Amino acid sequence: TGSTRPQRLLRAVQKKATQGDPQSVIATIDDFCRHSEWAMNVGDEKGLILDSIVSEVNPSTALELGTYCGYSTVRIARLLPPGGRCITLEFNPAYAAVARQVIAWAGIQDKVQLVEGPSGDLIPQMKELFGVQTFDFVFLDHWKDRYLPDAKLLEECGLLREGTVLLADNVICPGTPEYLQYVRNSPRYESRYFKSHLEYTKVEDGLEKSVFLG
Ligand SMILES: CCCNc1ncnc2c1ncn2[C@@H]1O[C@H](/C=C/CNC(=O)c2cc(-c3ccc(F)cc3)cc(O)c2O)[C@H](C)[C@H]1O
Ligand SMILES: [Mg+2]
Repeated sequence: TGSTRPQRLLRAVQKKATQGDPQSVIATIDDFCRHSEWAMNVGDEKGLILDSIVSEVNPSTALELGTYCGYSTVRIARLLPPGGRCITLEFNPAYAAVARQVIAWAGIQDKVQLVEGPSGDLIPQMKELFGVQTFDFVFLDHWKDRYLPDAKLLEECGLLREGTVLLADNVICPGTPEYLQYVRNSPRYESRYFKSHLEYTKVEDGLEKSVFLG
């Protein structure tokens, strides 16, 4: 029973990154993925776009769908204002366990609530479980065929407000055609594509920023 890639990524963080320094955790993961083992983190190029949009929104309450190893959780949480928090959902316990340790190593665990379970079950419980009124920012990076149903579920649960920003990874590669068609054609969203590349490669990918209009 060998180690998994997420476990090897965590070992690299604990070996090479400075504890309590989110930037060094991010840099260590990017170096690991570029030079040792590719992993499906949003990465450094798309990560800069993520950073700029998170900084612009300056969210008090952010939601992330699909924690995986916690790379984008660290990117988002390190930019939150005082009192801001990021709720991140991960249904695979092994990935959640790795992500908790990555987030702790970065020293930003007080800004993060990692919840284990499927988004479809957890989103309807956000208000009662976490006292969430509405989200200011949502990062979609889980199974690509779940972006659309979960965006609709967030609407139905009253968790979006006028101005909430949805940011979706991988709208080109692997692609999320139904989600894209919806946010680009719905009168309830103002949508814009940020062209970039698939993490650590030259393959085209991009992020779609969609503002909920209420
Ligand atoms: C019903 C469950 C839904 N609810 C859920 N609720 C909670 N957690 C959920 C849910 N659905 C999934 N998750 C978790 O989120 C993570 C899943 C992440 C998925 N990401 C990709 O598939 C991807 C692929 C490539 C890629 C590109 C090119 C290639 F050649 C290969 C790969 C690149 C990328 O940037 C990518 O993000 C994690 C693994 C998984 O346990
Ligand atoms: Mg992704």
